[in-house]
Amino acid sequence: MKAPVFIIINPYCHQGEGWKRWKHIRSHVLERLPSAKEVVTESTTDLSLQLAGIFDQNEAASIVSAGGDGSVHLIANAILQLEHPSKHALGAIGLGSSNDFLKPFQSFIQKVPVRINTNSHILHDVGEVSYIDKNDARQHKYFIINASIGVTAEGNWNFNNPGRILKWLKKMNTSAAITYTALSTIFTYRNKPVTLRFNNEETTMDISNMNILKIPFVSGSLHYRQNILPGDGQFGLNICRDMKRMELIQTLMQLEKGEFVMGEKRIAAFTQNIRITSPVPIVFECDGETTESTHIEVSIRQQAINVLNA
Ligand SMILES: Nc1ncnc2c1ncn2[C@@H]1O[C@H](COP(=O)(O)OP(=O)(O)OP(=O)(O)O)[C@@H](O)[C@H]1O
Repeated sequence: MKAPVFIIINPYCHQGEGWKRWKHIRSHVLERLPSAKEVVTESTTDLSLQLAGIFDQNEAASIVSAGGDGSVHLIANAILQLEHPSKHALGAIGLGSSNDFLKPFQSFIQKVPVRINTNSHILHDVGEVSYIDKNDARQHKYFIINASIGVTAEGNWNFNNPGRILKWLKKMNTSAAITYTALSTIFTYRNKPVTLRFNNEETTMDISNMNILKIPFVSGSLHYRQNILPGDGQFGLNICRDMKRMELIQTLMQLEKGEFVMGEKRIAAFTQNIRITSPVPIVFECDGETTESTHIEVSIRQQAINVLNA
């Protein structure tokens, strides 16, 4: 018997536009997945409860996230914490603002990118992160898209923890809010002195930005042309160090076109593990979700999760 399909809808993604988007494509999605059950979640706590119920009652299931990258991240983490994650499969309907998980987009329903082919899946790597939180407790989580420290991580942190102006802008106009966040982050950003260990070398450097990639698309508009495959057992690592503000702006503008030319201040590599230590807490971002830590270890878990094809 085919595994049951559950569509988990985050109505609040894309600054509250998620529900409207879902209603617009709902009948077309259900034409492709006629037996799917819809589950609308009200909060992240509700999401955990609903997923726990699904896993309790179904030995195997296809769980389709209808939301943005944050929704994919939470569902992937719930699957990966199970004893037998490979019995389940993760799909996605890109209702969010950036939908980097689905890039490069392959299939659409009414212009919304999707991966909902329940007859075909691939095994996808994830990053396993172990870090010390602000209460000195060790925490674990996974990312499936990418992780970062530096200016892109702080941009995400600022976006997720808005002040008065940004809160208002987020309600009025998402793209203006993103541009405001990017500019205010770049103009206040200071390079972070951190010690990195990867590929058997340890170096202390002032980090302007560092992206650890499983999918080479970052924060919606930036991308790398690094050849990273979903199940190849490695991360793409891209570091910008010691950059002055203008150099950083230039680099980010080039990344909008997918250009990242290596040089003294730009390092690109492949790795399976990376350790980051910092004398003060730094913002660390996983799939767009941010946290602060002084000690972060990241390692690859090759082909750890089934992902539906487009
Ligand atoms: N299934 C869910 N139900 C309710 N709330 C959720 C759910 N999944 C995530 N959330 C909360 O909603 C926030 C936004 O969700 P999400 O990241 O999916 O959308 P987005 O920010 O519009 O998209 P993107 O990350 O692609 O830009 C998350 O940070 C999380 O706190």
